[in-house]
Amino acid sequence: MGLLRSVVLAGGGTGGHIYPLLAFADAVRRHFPDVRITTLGSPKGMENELIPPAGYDLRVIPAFQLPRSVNLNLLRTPDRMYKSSHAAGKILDEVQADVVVGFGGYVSVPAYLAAWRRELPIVIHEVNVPPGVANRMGMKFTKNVAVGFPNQPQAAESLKDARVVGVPLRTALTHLDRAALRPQALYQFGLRPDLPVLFVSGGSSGARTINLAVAAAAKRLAHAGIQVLHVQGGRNDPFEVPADLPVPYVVIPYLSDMQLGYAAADLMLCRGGAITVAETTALGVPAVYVPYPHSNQEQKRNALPVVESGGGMLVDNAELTPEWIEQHIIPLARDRQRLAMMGAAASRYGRRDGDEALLEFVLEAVAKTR
Ligand SMILES: CC(=O)N[C@H]1[C@@H](OP(=O)(O)OP(=O)(O)OC[C@H]2O[C@@H](n3ccc(=O)[nH]c3=O)[C@H](O)[C@@H]2O)O[C@H](CO)[C@@H](O)[C@@H]1O
Repeated sequence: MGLLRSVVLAGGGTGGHIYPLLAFADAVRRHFPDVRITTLGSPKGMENELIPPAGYDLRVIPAFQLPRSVNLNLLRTPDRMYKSSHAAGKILDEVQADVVVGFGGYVSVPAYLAAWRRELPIVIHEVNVPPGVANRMGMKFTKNVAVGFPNQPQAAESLKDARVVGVPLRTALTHLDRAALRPQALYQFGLRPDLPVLFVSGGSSGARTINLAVAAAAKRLAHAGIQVLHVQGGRNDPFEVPADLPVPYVVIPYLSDMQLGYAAADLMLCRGGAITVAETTALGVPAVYVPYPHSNQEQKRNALPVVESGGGMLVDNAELTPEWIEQHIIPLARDRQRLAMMGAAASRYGRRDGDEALLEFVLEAVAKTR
């Protein structure tokens, strides 16, 4: 492809920024195997655990903290921001970048700034409402903004002209046939094929409230014949589960092969992180969403359209108790017909082609600047 020789992808912090970046990198590699792909990350983010094993070049640039609001004066202060954007710029020059694609997270800001100084095209991919601080800063430098969900352009003024492309998802997920993989997934986790499986995940960092509430409901779930596959989350404290349960309750610290979890699941209990919502809906997994309460209603906004279209349920963090689980999750997990209807509704909302649609948008942005 003549237009594109080298792309730089910036994004970091939690899985929510990194997995879409990786899925997009895979799409670039699939279509343009000769294009150089470089990723920019921060020293302590999960990118250090997730990007190198995926086989991509990760360059780490000095970290700095952004304020919670967008403040352009920050970009003029010649201290840590200057150091970070100088480091980003050196990498852009070294790899002769044609375009910078940013997925959010603090590390994106110096990349946007360095690209703007070099008059390189910048593309921003945003999945949240309101958009994250880093991407809002990036929007000062480019109009090439893509979003993950159809409700975003109406929900935020800064996204009103954005292109809806969906969320790039890992190919292990976009190619997933849940029913076909289910026997292998159940076998691998030591789960029984004759009982429903509740798949619990609090997002890439885990969710303490969810972990403790489900663990406290372990006996009630087991006695109702519901198996639990519980992913603790990368940066969360361990919790206790009774040892003598009559049906399996499997705890996993972190699941790299999420396709196995989704294949095993009859029902999911999760936070409302944007990528999680993109995945449950793309795969038609019925879910009970427990939005993270301290993120500006962002996660509630992610889950609400799915719930309104019949693809899931919503419960406040403070209401998720063992009693609530007994009253609402146990009957739902045993109701195959209702689960099937919810799963079908979820998949009508979801899409699997976000990686391809974002690539098309990036190619248009590059072509426009030539
Ligand atoms: C508390 C917080 O601020 N969370 C934000 C963060 O969530 P977080 O980083 O948790 O991101 P998401 O819930 O959107 O996505 C989690 C990703 O991690 C993967 N995964 C998770 C657990 C596991 O064991 N293995 C695994 O691979 C999931 O498959 C998914 O791809 O980024 C999202 C996207 O910007 C935001 O919408 C969330 O509000």
